Amino acid sequence: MSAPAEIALHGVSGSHAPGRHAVDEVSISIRAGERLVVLGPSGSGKTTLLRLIAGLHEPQSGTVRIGARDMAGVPPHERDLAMVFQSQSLYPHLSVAANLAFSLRARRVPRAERRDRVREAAALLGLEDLLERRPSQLSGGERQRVALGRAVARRPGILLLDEPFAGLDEPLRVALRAELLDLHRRIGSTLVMVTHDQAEALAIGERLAVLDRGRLLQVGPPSEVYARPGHRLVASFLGRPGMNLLRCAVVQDGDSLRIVPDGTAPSCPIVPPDDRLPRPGRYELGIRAERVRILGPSGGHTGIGAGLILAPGVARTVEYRGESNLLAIGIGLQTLFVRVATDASPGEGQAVAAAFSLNDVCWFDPGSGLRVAGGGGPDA
Ligand SMILES: Nc1ncnc2c1ncn2[C@@H]1O[C@H](COP(=O)(O)OP(=O)(O)OP(=O)(O)O)[C@@H](O)[C@H]1O
Repeated sequence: MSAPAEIALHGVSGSHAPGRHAVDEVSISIRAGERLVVLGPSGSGKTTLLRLIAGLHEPQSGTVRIGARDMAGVPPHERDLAMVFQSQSLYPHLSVAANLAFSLRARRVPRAERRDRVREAAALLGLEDLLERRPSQLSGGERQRVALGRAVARRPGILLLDEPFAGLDEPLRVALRAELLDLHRRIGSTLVMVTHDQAEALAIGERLAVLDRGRLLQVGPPSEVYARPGHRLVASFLGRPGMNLLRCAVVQDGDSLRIVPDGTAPSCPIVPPDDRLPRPGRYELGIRAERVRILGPSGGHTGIGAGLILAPGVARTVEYRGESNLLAIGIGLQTLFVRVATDASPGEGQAVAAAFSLNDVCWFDPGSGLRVAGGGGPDA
């Protein structure tokens, strides 16, 4: 196995058509042996980013470095990486063993070493009993394993995976996700993976990189990106449902501040300085659905502590989700999604009060979309 390599992108832009960057000034350092998952809406530039790293696409500007080497002008086959594409097809006329050996043969790896590497990749991916079969005699999951095995047989320092489990059903994806983690532990390559599947991203990524329209909005450990999104687009993209974003005002009231979601009564006064609060002004208040409590019919909630925001509203819809109910609470003209236990759920049309702690709130600037406070304080 080659040693895992560090990947460093500095101000990298890539275009498919003049006047529009599919990847726009992206800078990121991926540590040797790290698992980085790239997430973002469709068309945000995820595949283009992988292709720029692989050398299948030349950057318009910026530099791609692998290890100590600048990759400008270095063709893909000299980059010590292997890429597994979305729904990758195998060579249908070749056996699994020949598919695993194909790129080694093309690289003129000697026959004895080829045999060793195929055996090793087959063992890593549990393909030993399938080596003589043709792709048409494999299940979808087995085919994906062969595609991964083919990449692993190359013993690359870097593995680039673009939706490697696309098109497979949920139980199989979950099983392959665990296998991929195990495989990574054993081979140690730097792994960069693109996926649409958030559960997969949260489970596999040591860090997530979130793209939107070619721009890199945030990079960080999954728990941090989830709890402290740096941008409103990250907040609403990540999570099912995405983070609630309520338009609101923070207003001065004597010596204290009050939070007033549009269309509701002001919250309890909060005495500054409190670094959980931004300065008076207009904001989008971000709160996760599972961080909101329902207090029953609105009104009369005395004794609620400072730092708790209370928003009276009406349960518009109640969606049964198996492990919980998802309520859509109408707050003025806005909607707040709230996750509640099925046995503690109000019915549709019932007046309720939604309560949440200032500790769980992120504040976004409505103009720039950036998080300016909350979620543990402003970004450094
Ligand atoms: N070969 C191409 N020619 C022209 N435009 C392209 C080409 N490939 C991609 N694009 C455009 O570049 C942008 C980024 O595409 P890319 O495939 O990198 O996005 P993505 O995030 O991987 O999308 P998806 O999740 O849908 O696969 C999109 O606007 C896409 O339409």
